[in-house]
Parts: sequence; structure tokens; C-alpha cells
Amino acid sequence: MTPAIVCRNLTKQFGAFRAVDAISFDVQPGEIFGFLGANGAGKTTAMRMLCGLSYPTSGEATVAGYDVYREQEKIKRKIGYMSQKFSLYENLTVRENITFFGGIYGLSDKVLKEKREAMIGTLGLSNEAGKLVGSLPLGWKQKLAFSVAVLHDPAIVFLDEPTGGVDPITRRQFWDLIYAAADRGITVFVTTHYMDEAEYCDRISIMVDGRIEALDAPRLLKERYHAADMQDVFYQLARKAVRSDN
Ligand SMILES: Nc1ncnc2c1ncn2[C@@H]1O[C@H](COP(=O)(O)OP(=O)(O)OP(=O)(O)O)[C@@H](O)[C@H]1O
Repeated sequence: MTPAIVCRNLTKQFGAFRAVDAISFDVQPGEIFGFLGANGAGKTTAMRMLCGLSYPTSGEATVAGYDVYREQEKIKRKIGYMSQKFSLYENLTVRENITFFGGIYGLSDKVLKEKREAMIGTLGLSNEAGKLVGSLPLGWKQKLAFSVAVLHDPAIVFLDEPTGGVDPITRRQFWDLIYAAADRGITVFVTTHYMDEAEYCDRISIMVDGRIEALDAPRLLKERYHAADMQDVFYQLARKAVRSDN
């Protein structure tokens, strides 16, 4: 099977500063791939290159089979993206947001209507469908933003710290949505600072100062680093970091 993402020595330099330093990995279709690293490690910079939002300085990568230098527009049509600030319009209602993004993704009126009503039902938002998104609790906004990011059944969805600032139960519900998407064959590429979420991933990479220091299934990483949990694995690797954005 062709990998969903192929990344070879991908590098991003800002002047003399190497934010992402020759990272290499593959992500398989349908995989949930966790992309971990301390603040400033280079995760967002790497993700922006893979999403076709910025050009690499050097190295190679394909996303959904498309080249990150030459085929950025094709990549954008094949992916979903949810940024830390999630991209919903606070001054539109739940239903209007879904309709708006469905239109951008080019869904037909009929498909859009079906998907919209199904989504509102699945998320339990029937009573909120006519309310402004700005009035919803953060956890609901995040679940809605994720559902909108996969509305067009992309090959890959990129999630940049999608669950920041919400409680563990809401995060667990969010992950149920991620699993459901992966079951539908959508590849999930997710950054997180929560180590319980790292445990939910099929494989994770840990970035330190722009480089990937470790990459494997959580269970194998715990064995390798003689760690009781991912928190400990992460700490052993990330404490070597010189860089800090804090
Ligand atoms: N446009 C830019 N120009 C110069 N430096 C940048 C630019 N964008 C990011 N950086 C630097 O590159 C490094 C990596 O930043 P990045 O945002 O990719 O890290 P991150 O791992 O996503 O961190 P966080 O977890 O805080 O989001 C940081 O030191 C950051 O200051």
C-alpha cells in the first residue's frame, strides 16, 4: 500500500535557524500517528510543510502521493486540517459553519445536507444547531471543528493540538471521533502535549530540537526506555532539548 505520508530529510530553515532538521518517516493509510515534542521542537513547522502551507528548505515529502513542492494545491484538496485555534466562525451558527465549510469543500447540496444533519445528530448538537458557535463550550467547538475537518472524507487529517484546554472526559470523547475517522480509513496525524493521548496513537514520534529522536508504537517505546508510561519516555527524551519557546 502506498504510504499516506512519506517524509525524507525534510528540513525548514529560518535564516540560520533550523526549525526542522532532516526528519524522515512514513505514515501508513488509516494509521493514527502522534507527533510529539516540547514547545518549539518544530512540530507546527513540519506540519505546515506537509499540509502544503509552506515550502521546505530541503528534503523530500509526499502527502497522499503528492509532492510538497510541486503539488501543494492537490495536497490541500486531499487533507483536512484543524489548527490550535480551530477554524470555525464564532459568529455563524453550528449549522451555518457546517454549510459554509461543506461548500468550500465542494460537496453537493444533497450530500452536504445529509452529512450536516448526521453530524449534528452524532455530536448531540440538535438543540444547539441554531446557536452561534461562539456561545458553545470549548470542548464542543473542538469536536465540531474536527467533524468539519473530515466532512469531505479527506485521505489524511492533520490535527495541531486539537484538545488543548479541555478536561479528560471531553478529550476522551474527542478521541472517539478520531477512532471513528480512522475506522473509515482516514489517516490521522496529530500533535499533542497530553501523554494519555499519545498512548491512544498507533505510533508516535518524539521531536527534540527539530530532530526526530524516537519513533515507534507506544508500547515499544516504553519497553525501550524502561518507562512505566509515555510521560516518562517523553521526559527522558525531551529533557535533552536545548531549545525552548517558553
Ligand atoms: N516564521 C518563523 N520565523 C522564524 N522562526 C520561526 C518561525 N516559525 C517558527 N519558528 C521557530 O521555529 C521553532 C519551531 O516552532 P514550532 O512552532 O514549529 O514548534 P512546535 O513544536 O510546534 O511548538 P509548540 O508546541 O509550542 O506549538 C521555534 O523556535 C519557533 O520560534
